Amino acid sequence: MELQSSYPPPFRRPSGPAPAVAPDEGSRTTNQIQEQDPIPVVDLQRLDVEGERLGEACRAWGIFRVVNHGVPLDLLTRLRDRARRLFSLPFESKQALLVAPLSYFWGTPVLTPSGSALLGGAQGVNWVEGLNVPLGQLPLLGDGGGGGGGGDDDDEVVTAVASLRNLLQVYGVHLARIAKLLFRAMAEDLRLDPAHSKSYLSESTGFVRLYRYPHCSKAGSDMSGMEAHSDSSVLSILCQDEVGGLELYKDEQWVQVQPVPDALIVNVGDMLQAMSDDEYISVKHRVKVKKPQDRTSVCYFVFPGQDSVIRSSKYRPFTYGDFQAQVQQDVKTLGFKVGLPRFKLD
Ligand SMILES: O=C(O)CCC(=O)C(=O)O
Ligand SMILES: [Fe+2]
Repeated sequence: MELQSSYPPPFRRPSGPAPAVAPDEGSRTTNQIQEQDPIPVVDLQRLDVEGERLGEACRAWGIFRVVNHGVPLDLLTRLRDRARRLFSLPFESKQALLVAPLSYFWGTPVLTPSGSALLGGAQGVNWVEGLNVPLGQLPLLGDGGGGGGGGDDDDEVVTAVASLRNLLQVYGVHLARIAKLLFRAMAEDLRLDPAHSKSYLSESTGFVRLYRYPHCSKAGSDMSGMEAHSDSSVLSILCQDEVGGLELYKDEQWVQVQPVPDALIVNVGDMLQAMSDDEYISVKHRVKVKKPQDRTSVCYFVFPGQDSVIRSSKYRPFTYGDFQAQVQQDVKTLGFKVGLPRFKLD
């Protein structure tokens, strides 16, 4: 398969020889990475005694690594491999076949509720393509995949979707379990009223985004794979490959999040920041494309229940639906998300 034909047209390399790829790029060892990286680590099997550590990580960083999470390493590896395989299929087949309940997008991660890409105008094209998968709708993806079949490439898309669906079914159950465990410990740390907080995390809202960040062949390039943003979720949980590129903003500088093979990255989203009365930080982060390889990541997002009203002393009461509608309107009219400040009390 000629990889170039799998990229959205603006991401394709002008014809000519492929640039040389340094063989050891992105292959530092886990130990070296862990020594260099200041991101807090939370052990999921010790949450009962690490609750305080978890709270500290959410207050000071808004992001942490989770280890001993119980997701087999092999599942993480296979999931990224399948995502890679799907993205390497021809662009036109992906566009034609990755249809509802899936949505295929590129150039922006912002989608309308119906799944079409929402390009705001003020921001340029993000060097990314993705697939949005609502986990609750996985059973609708029969063995026929996300669309009808035609030629060989189409059959390959259908097969790739079916095998992804099977992995995502298992992965989704693991991630819902992890989100629930973490949220329970966070709600305790924040002393949230259980009568309110029980609807603050609804597993049925979970969805997964698969991303490919195509490498950029221009030497010394520094493309924006994803603009700086905070997530609108309660929690987001990321599984990334070994290429790297995720950065978070802390103390007025960008900090690189090094890839660690068997750890997941969790970040606090806007909903949790509001629930916590701004004690926890919905961390600003972005993705940079600097390496000569494509990067693949799989991100899980989970939200409050549809009718759950978030109550806090800093914001007027709102539902996630209110928040999402405001974000969509701001992206359309201003070109960017304003987010929580829209709901802040004076
Ligand atoms: O791909 C990544 O590392 C991050 C993705 C992300 O920040 C998002 O989808 O909100
Ligand atoms: Fe994000």
